[in-house]
Amino acid sequence: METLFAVNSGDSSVSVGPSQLGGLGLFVNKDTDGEILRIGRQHIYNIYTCLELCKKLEDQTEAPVIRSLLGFYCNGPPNETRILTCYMVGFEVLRRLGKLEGYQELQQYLNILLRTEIDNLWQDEEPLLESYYELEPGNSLMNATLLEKQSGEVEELSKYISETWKVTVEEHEIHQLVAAIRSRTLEVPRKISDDEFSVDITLVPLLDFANHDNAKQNAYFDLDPETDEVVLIAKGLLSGGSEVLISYTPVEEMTQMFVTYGFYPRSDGLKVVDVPFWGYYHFDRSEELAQYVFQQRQPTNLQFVLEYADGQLVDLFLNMASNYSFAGLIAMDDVQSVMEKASEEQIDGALATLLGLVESCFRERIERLEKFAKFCDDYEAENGTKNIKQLVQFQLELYNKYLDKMRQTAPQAGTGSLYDLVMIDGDDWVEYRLPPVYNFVTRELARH
Ligand SMILES: C[S@@+](CC[C@H](N)C(=O)[O-])C[C@H]1O[C@@H](n2cnc3c(N)ncnc32)[C@H](O)[C@@H]1O
Repeated sequence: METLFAVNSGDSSVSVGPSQLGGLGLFVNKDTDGEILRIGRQHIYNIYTCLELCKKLEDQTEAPVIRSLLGFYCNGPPNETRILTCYMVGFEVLRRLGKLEGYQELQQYLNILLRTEIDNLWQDEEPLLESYYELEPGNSLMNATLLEKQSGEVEELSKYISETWKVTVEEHEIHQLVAAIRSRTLEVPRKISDDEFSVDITLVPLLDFANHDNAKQNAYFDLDPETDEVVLIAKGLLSGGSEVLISYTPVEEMTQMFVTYGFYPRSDGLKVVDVPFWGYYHFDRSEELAQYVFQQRQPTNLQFVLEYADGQLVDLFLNMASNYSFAGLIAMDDVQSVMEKASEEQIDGALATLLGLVESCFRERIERLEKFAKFCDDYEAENGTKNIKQLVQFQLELYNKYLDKMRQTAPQAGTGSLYDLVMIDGDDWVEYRLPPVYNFVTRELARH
């Protein structure tokens, strides 16, 4: 642990300890105002510092570890997180080959990565994820995890390592590294010129013990362009013993948060979730309408804004700003002319129809998900904790909340009640909007 704290070149004192949010967190030991931590470039890991470290290591192995692994694992489109993962797996191989003597700090950091617990889907077995996929095929974020698992690349990587260097890095250890790196990386600014910055996907030891809470955020990180150090700064006075809380992302997309970090944030405030709809809910004319949505390049997902208070989902809205996927319910002409010609009554009518369709869709999904939740319980009883249950519980909560709100507001065309549930534009809620996620990745998934 001492090596871990030595990365801080500032004079403040911090500690790492159990957090009420679960797992470990970062705490200030004394009242702190302003700077909390200052971490130099030589202690952080991004693709540039890893390359420098790699050169220093002077690996004389017949098949140089990092270079060979980069060729094997990173031969697709460039992806910073993947390259970083490859470096870390490579450093672990070098450690197991006894070539990391004298690199205590890196060794300790690898231990942290290998021990971090992340309750996301990387830890769940494929058959369980596949069963979920059968129920809810359109969740592209969840499907991306399944696709990665199904690709067998981690198995191949583990095999390649043992055949090439005769050391073992087991599949579950590589999964662990992948998940830990994704959950711990930060986007750290890098100065390119006097007024230009880029961001690097970076692991910042010690600072990466800071947990996320958008409502109680009391600190933020930045780059000191003069010294190239990453600094963690308190937003106000933090009293001794308090936990440092940062924001991993200003707008929390719930599925993304779960897939990347293994938890659903429940702090007070607004959050967002994308729900697959067009092409994933089958009703009369659904194929024709889904085709229309696809041709008109409209989102196949519906985006909801969620309001949380005291850890509970208390309200929700369907955010239809710039989403004209419902235009096909008015006419099958191109979206722009439909929207130009449509009367207010027609638009309201189509939105009311959409709300009704979503209601039936959610009813159907609740029934299926409740059965799946029971299946997960039985599976869990035999095989240990399964994180996908978090996803199922969240979806049940979301769908049930929607049905409650439909009951309460009874939205009808021609009355204001419609807009108690649907947002179109010009409202604060609408700011909580992310680019819609398109789900076509699903089409490539193998079904078993
Ligand atoms: C950058 S690490 C923070 C340190 C981590 N808690 C640990 O024990 O090493 C990110 C991980 O912390 C956890 N975490 C962060 N904020 C959280 C929150 N608000 N609620 C629950 N877990 C949180 C999640 O497991 C996430 O993947």
